[in-house]
Amino acid sequence: MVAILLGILVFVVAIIVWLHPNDNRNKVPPGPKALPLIGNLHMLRKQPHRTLQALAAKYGPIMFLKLGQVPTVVVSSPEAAELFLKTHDLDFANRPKFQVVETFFSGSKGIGMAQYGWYWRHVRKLCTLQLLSGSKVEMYGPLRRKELGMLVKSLCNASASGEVLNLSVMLKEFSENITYKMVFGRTHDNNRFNLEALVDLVGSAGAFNIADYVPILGIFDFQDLVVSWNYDGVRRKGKGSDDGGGGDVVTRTNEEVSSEAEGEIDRKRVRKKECAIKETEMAMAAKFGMGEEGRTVVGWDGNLVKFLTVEDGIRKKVNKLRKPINEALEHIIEDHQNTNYDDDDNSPQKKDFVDILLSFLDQPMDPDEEQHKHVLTRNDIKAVMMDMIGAAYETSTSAIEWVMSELLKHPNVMKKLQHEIQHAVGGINKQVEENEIENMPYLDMVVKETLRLYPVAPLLVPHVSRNDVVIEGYYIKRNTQIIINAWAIGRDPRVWSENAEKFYPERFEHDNVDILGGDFRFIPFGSGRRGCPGAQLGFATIKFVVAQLVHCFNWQLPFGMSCDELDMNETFGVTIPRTTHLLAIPTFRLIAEAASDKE
Ligand code: HEM
Repeated sequence: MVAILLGILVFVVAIIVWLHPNDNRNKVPPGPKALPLIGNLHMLRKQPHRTLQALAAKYGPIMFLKLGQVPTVVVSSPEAAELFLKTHDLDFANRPKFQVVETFFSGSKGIGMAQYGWYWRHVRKLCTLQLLSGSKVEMYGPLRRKELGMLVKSLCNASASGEVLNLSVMLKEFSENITYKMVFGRTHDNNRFNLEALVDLVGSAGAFNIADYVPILGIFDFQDLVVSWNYDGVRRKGKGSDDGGGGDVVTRTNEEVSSEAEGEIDRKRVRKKECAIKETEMAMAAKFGMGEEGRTVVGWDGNLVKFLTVEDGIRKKVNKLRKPINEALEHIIEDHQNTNYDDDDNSPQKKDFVDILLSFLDQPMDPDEEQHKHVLTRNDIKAVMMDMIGAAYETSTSAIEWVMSELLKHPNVMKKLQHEIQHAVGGINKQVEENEIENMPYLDMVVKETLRLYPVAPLLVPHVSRNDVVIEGYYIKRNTQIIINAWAIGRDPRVWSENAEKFYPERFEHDNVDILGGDFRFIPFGSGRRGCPGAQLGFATIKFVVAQLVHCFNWQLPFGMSCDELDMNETFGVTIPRTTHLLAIPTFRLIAEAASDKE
């Protein structure tokens, strides 16, 4: 009898719990209150990685936000990152379906933004084994050596006349050349191919697009809102832009740079004026709806939307770019199919990424797989080419720029590094060889310390949950976007002690932390299934370039600027480059003949 009564009691309690769930199904992670329609978007401001760090201090390392209509969980501690990227890796292995990617690729092909599944697994495997494996990284060694030799040569020429160099621009060009050559076997300035459009698209694909977060606004096809996130009066743009970030000025004398600085002030004034006009337009648009014809303006929060012009909305822009990009990629593929590389002695390495991918064209992606008989198509190859350019293009430049900035700010670290390299290379009568890098532990620490403070992708690339998951008692619904704040994790004083904000490479002296995703205190390349497959290549390139620049030259800041005066502000985007370009004066320090070593 007692047993029956107990049974009934348990049954009744179970029914009550089921009807009134005070359980995990309702317990979302803590977070700030969301506004209708825009949710918490207005809180992100210009530096979302910093804002999210501050919010996490209040709400905890697993925090819930609503970005527009998109439920989002922000992860800000190593322990939490491990839960999402290791323990429940498979549950969070999807990517968001961004409008640009969907529009351009008509359904996410390639790797970076592809949905988790059979297709992604096989394309990723193909790239990891055939393009980015250790042996392939080695195979592209001569290319890195040659391009770096050319950079050293041009720096050397400039240093002879004591010029102030725009190191940011030079590094960008170097990185562009090396990436294009590795992927396509040619440089971007080969005008048979319209690659500028490709770079433009890659920029749009990475930009914040309001339509992804508030779909109803998508019908207006606004230009990317990252314009406002990035807007700070000295916004950087790509090559040849007129906003002070142009790629046309490579080397300048002190005088030229001073007059340019004046020009910059003028440009800032003009920009301020333009912004004021646009803010008026916004206010009018907020009141009356649409602005003048062909130009839409919108505004609901002064912080989030500084200005928004729509000469070409993202969708329109992508549609316009689709044809020239497709033509450029087709040209490249045809050119590869028609080239007999045995006759081409100028080729630094016989095979670039396109050659390798073409050798798998029309073959089953997995011959052992009975169920899926997908063969590698031309479209697949084009998507991978774009992925590789997009992923490799800005990442290394930004990292090298930050290492050089920190070294200029800390001359004692620069000296110590020069000393180590000189010892490993055996003097100052020759340039660094890539195989000597393994004997440079301090270089390793310097690069790690820089990536800790400036992870190139501060919020990684968003993940999306594939299932309903309960983590730490919080219920996370399927299709929730997951943002990992790698920037906040790298600066967490609980992990890195009170001097977490300080550049101090020696912290790694007795702590050989795995930078490639095995240690969640430090994840500049992400971790797990969606972690960066180019990490080894990226890390090797950064170290080689930094070693060469530091070994071949002494560096100083221009105009008698002190180390403390060097601007170290970052601009938020998919990557976090310096807000202002890095200017410096190099002095060649090797015995003269070594300059021509790598011609
Ligand atoms: C300093 C250099 C680099 C850094 C810091 C970096 C960082 C990252 C990060 C943070 C992610 C996202 C990880 C995640 O979502 O959890 C990523 C993904 C990716 N990276 Fe890199 N990366 C670098 C260089 C490269 C290079 C050189 C390549 C290839 C040539 C590359 C190819 C990729 C690809 C294809 C993905 C997407 C992976 C996927 O979604 O499955 N990366 N990278």
